[in-house]
Amino acid sequence: MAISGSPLLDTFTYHTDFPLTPGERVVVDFANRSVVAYVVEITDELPEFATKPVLQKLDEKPFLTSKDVELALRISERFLCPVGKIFDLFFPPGKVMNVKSFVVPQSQELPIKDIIPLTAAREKFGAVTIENWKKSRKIRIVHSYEQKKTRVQKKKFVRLRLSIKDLEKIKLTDLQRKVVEHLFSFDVIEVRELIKNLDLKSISPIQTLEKKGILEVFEDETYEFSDWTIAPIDELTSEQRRVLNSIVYDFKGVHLIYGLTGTGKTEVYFKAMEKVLTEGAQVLYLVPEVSLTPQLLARVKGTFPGREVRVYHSYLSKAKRQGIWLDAHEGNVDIIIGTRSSIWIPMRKLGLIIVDEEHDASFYQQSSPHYDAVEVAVEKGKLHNIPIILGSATPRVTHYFRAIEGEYKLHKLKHRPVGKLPSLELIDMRKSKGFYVLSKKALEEIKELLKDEKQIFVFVHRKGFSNYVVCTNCGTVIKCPNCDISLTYHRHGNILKCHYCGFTTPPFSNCPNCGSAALSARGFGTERVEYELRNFFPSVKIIRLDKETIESPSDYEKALRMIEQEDAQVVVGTKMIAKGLDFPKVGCVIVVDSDRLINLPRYDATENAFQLITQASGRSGRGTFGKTLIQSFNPDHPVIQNAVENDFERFFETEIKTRELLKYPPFSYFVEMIVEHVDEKRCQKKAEEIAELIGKEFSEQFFEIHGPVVPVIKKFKGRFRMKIFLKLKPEASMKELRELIKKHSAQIDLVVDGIGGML
Ligand SMILES: Nc1ncnc2c1ncn2[C@@H]1O[C@H](COP(=O)(O)OP(=O)(O)OP(=O)(O)O)[C@@H](O)[C@H]1O
Ligand SMILES: [Zn+2]
Repeated sequence: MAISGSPLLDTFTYHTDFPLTPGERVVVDFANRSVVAYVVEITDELPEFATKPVLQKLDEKPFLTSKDVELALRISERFLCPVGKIFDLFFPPGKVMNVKSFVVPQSQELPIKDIIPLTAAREKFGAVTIENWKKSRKIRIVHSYEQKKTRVQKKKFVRLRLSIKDLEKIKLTDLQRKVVEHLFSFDVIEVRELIKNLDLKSISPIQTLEKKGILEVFEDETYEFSDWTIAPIDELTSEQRRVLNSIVYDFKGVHLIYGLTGTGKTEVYFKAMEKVLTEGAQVLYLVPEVSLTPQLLARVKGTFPGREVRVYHSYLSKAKRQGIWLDAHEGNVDIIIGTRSSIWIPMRKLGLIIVDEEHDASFYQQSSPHYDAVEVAVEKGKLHNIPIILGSATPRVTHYFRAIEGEYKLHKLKHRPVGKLPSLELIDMRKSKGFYVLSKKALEEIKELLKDEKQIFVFVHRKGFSNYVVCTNCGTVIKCPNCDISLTYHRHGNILKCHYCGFTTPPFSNCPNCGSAALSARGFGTERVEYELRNFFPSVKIIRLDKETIESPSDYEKALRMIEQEDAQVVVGTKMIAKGLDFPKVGCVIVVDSDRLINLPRYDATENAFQLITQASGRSGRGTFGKTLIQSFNPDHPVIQNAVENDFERFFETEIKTRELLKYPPFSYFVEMIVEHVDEKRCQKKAEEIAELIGKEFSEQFFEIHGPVVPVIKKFKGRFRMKIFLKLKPEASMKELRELIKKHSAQIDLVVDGIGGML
């Protein structure tokens, strides 16, 4: 059995009187609690130790198959994850099932002989008696679950019923008029949102208007805002057709499409999907972030009218996710567009998995259980014998290496069907005196393009106004009390904020260390860039997209439609605007702070920097022609040079040599062990103990061990951190390592081949 939610690496043995199959969910007693567990393996052999019984089956028929079990085991071995936590991923969050509680008699003298429902027992003997029996251990309470389709929560929407002309004749109060006028600009809006937008004190003006028949309030569980559809293309270019043919000619295994930005990878996926869909199978289309779903959904709807398409991600309500999950499991959905977690949905008729922007670090889960969804997709493909298509303009170094080695099939797209690849220009910021946020050149470029009615994307790595506040007298940097991270100043709200834990505080007027008033805000983020742009271009429509301004997918969709309808001329944003988006009017992309990532102490820092610059720059020139300006304080750095030349292959050549020399993936398994404790000393001691154990017992199996070291972020959410780094030989046994650290598994976080994680 794998125990749900348990951080332990172990599985546990129980006995059963009723038949069970692998993958089934049951209830067992674990550490004196009734918990959910998953059947991993059935055996006739009796172990030498005493076992407890399985208490209950959970589901009438199992949701998981033996292939799912195998997948969970492989992934938990590959990434050193707790098995139970991996099994949990198969299911949507929240209770899919109804809980029922039962009384189990433990003693012969009781008037209860059989298991009976708790409610019935309470009625018959009284709640107090039951409680007493429980305390004296004469009975036990167990829980059973009943699968039930949860009622989907309905949202209330509102729309106008009368035309502007009709409304002119009707007398309205000021408040009512405000509501009506707001509704002119929306077809349909959620009631909740209308109230929020207008800052209404109650729902009553809406109700009055409804009574008068001026507007209509309706409920709908399936209403998606999105009536956004994007028309399909006429036909593939010859280059796209060539790639498509070579994929479907040998339609199995893993295919990697390395296609420069805007070369029409999406359209190739669509054609491959069509083939699978007409055969009656389902398609899973993974994207790294929710932000990419609205535009993609619009394209999928345009290309596959009549198909059942669903979007699955963590912003949906639990009830909604469960509904989609059950439908997908049953095979009632043709296409799922989803983020990382959707890789685990046990879709019954899965025929193809697409992983778009496969390089993206969001595919790696940064919290426990740590796993790489792309790797899960590849394993799933093997187990189900279905093809996997990975695509990116900047493939992961490891994946491109596998493709060159023949493990994956490599396909290349180099030409844009429409528009041109942007011309890239490097701006040496060391020479940009007096303009250290936006260079003079960038400002001039914006001015010119605005005249031509082009749009401009301004990419900034960080959000906020300034990055940190420092005392110029004693050098103290203002830090988060929980995280040992500098606080960022936000002009909006006039606060200092921790981007790791969300802690906020009003700005200090004096240095907490020396009391001096000489505090200075340094560095800059999106908010500052927006502020400067507004100063330079007061009458231009500027919008900002970052986690502060965009809180939900519908915010994001609204912003995207503003861009589409050219209600936004300049768009300032974080990585939200750097990837996947396709707008033909974008004439220039400015990468404001290209250096930010290069020098981070991570093995994949340069890879990350290259990807981000290339992806951001790729938003330009998708209609006719376009430019990209890359501002840099390190213009001679090879990564910046490669990015300016848009030369992934050259970048790969150098990067892979470095990796081989330093024994980083794909030439090793790179394991980070993170030990955390509220007490600094205990944290250090534990880390030393583990490092010593591995050094002694496992040394044959690794190239190098580093640490324990104090990481860049030495404290997070009030807990101290230490790290141990291990580079394992390709033939090293994860199983053995797992055995070795098993008894410490509740105290360490293990990250295998992690990308983009916390420093
Ligand atoms: N054969 C074609 N004929 C006409 N237009 C096409 C064709 N293929 C793609 N396009 C258009 O080219 C644009 C870019 O295509 P797409 O978004 O598929 O590129 P991509 O490779 O996925 O880009 P990125 O990696 O930057 O996300 C889209 O507007 C798409 O409609
Ligand atoms: Zn914090």
